[in-house]
Amino acid sequence: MVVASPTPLSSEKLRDVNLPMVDLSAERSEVSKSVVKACEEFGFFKVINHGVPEDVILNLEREGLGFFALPVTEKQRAGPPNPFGYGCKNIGFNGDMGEVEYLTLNTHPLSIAERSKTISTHDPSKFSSAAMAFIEAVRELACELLDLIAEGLLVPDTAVFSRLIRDLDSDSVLRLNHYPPPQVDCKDWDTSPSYDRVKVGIGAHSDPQILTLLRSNDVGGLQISVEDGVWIPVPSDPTAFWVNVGDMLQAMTNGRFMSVRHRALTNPFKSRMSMAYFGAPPLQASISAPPEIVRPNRLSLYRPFTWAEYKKTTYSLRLGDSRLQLYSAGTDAGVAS
Ligand SMILES: C=C1C[C@]23C[C@@]1(O)CC[C@H]2[C@@]12CC[C@H](O)[C@@](C)(C(=O)O1)[C@H]2[C@@H]3C(=O)O
Ligand SMILES: O=C(O)CCC(=O)C(=O)O
Ligand SMILES: [Fe+2]
Repeated sequence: MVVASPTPLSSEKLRDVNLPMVDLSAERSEVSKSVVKACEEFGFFKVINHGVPEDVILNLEREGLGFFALPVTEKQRAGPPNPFGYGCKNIGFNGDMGEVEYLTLNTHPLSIAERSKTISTHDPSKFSSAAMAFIEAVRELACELLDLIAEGLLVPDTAVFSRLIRDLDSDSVLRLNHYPPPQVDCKDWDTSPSYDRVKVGIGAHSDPQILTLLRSNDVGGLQISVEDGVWIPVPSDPTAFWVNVGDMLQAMTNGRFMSVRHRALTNPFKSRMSMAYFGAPPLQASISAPPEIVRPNRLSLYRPFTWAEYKKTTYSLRLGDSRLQLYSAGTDAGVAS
């Protein structure tokens, strides 16, 4: 069903779709088939019975909410985002803006420990241990999903994808996003319809890494798009993780999976916080599809490249720009400088 958009983004349509759900407690070969199907059809799915302990999630949520509740001047000690650290409204380096404040962290334990000193001056170890426990548990989940994907794609080396994010030099990222409800002038409370108070938190984009695992509190706002101009709202479920195919997994499956475009809107009344783990390869890792995926009768869609090259291109572009097409076979683009 397509309905007129009740958001301020008026030329767009909203569509209610049952998004794929994967139950990790089901039989393994069934799970791997359903993960592959979801990645092919949507590049997006929900995981339940994921095995990440609830207390690990709630501890980081509490630390995150505590940080975002601090006075601005204290939060700014953890910024500006270079690209790691605290940021507010400015996203990236090329003029993108949104109604969001965030903490972006490299997941390496030393980096978390250093950054935590600027996030919590009175007890940095509390923040760093909550962040590390979350990172370790969610990385395990991401590895499990990547192994299931390799199995479902009949790739004999089933660790071919997960090895990249298990690597100690993996360039993975943890990000906490906080979307406060937009401030409405008291005099406008009675007259401004609530949909006027829905703002774009993070605009349309795909995630550049391999796989993103995202958990949010019980407030909706995430939307995905599999068709231009049509947005599918993602219902909130704080007990689940939502999983996105990133650009690197699109490249490593030779375009069989699509990295999904998505965005986050603010809620008119309630504050939303999401916690996302972006599983990425080491900087020097070479990105190409395993030969079993590039079947003999299909050509490679992308030329081989390193994650470092791709990341440099990503940061030279705007949030919503398509980047992977610059790496199509037969082009020597991605040469952003
Ligand atoms: C505008 C930008 C912000 C971003 C880097 C970029 O140049 C384009 C991709 C953006 C993104 C989207 C997913 C993640 O939130 C993120 C941390 C990432 O790796 O790529 C952000 C980048 C960012 O905010 O630093
Ligand atoms: O907060 C969300 O639901 C989406 C966040 C997101 O897309 C991102 O941080 O890349
Ligand atoms: Fe994203």
